[in-house]
Amino acid sequence: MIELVNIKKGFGDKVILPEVSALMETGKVNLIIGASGSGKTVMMKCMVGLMEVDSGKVLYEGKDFTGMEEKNRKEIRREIGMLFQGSALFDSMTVEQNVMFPLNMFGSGSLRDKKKRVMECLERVQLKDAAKKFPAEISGGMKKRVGIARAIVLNPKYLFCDEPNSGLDPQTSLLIDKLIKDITKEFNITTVINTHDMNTVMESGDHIVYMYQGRKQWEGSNKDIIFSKDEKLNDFIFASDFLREAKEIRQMEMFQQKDWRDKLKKD
Ligand SMILES: Nc1ncnc2c1ncn2[C@@H]1O[C@H](COP(=O)(O)OP(=O)(O)OP(=O)(O)O)[C@@H](O)[C@H]1O
Repeated sequence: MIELVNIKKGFGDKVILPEVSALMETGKVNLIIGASGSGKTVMMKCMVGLMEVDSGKVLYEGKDFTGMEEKNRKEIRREIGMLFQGSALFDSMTVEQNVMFPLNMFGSGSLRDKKKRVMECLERVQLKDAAKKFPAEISGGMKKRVGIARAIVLNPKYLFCDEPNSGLDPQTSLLIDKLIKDITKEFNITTVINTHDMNTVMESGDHIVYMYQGRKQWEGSNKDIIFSKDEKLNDFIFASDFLREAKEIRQMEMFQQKDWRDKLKKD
């Protein structure tokens, strides 16, 4: 679990995050969504320590990451896997060498053990056959899968994904979402995704934080979104007539389910 407690961040006179508190839950796909410039990336960078907060705390399992000495931070960083926008693979390395990279940086064990672990991860993302290929020889979706294999090779407790679907077609995007969701559940990872992709929101959003102008405007699950009355959130998610109609249909379907009917009556 990662907890953000009243974090503030600005650059010069410009305040980007006036004060944000949020919880990223264990074993769940936690999404940070919001319009361009709403502060999603800054928030994520503050969480992993790529940016320092001006005030407030980021707690990993209750431990204050923001106030920690560098050597203790390193221990937490070792438990973090990152999937970067555009995959960020090393072009001069094969798929296998790319996935091996974090193991060589941080891992111990023999070369044989490391290779075995790399192959396990490539198998998990169904890319064992591409181990000897170079990034230039594989598709964008495959590159993302290599990025995922590299992000999980050290068995992370936390997985951060920055726009994992950027540049992918809708079908490949869904496959990547499913893979991230499955891995999150399988290894009980606290996954945090920064996304604009509405498919990801509706399919994978166990827990969603909607940012509006640097503030947390709304928080809930993909199911809660269907019945949310928050105007800003609705304008953002259901931006077209088509999506508004799809929402109404889903509302009616969910209303047929007794547990949702009871919950709505309570609200
Ligand atoms: N290093 C920086 N120095 C100054 N301003 C910055 C810096 N990084 C981000 N900002 C500003 O912070 C604001 C929020 O940026 P951020 O990248 O977090 O938005 P975002 O919600 O991730 O947008 P997008 O969806 O387009 O990636 C923007 O106004 C941006 O210009």
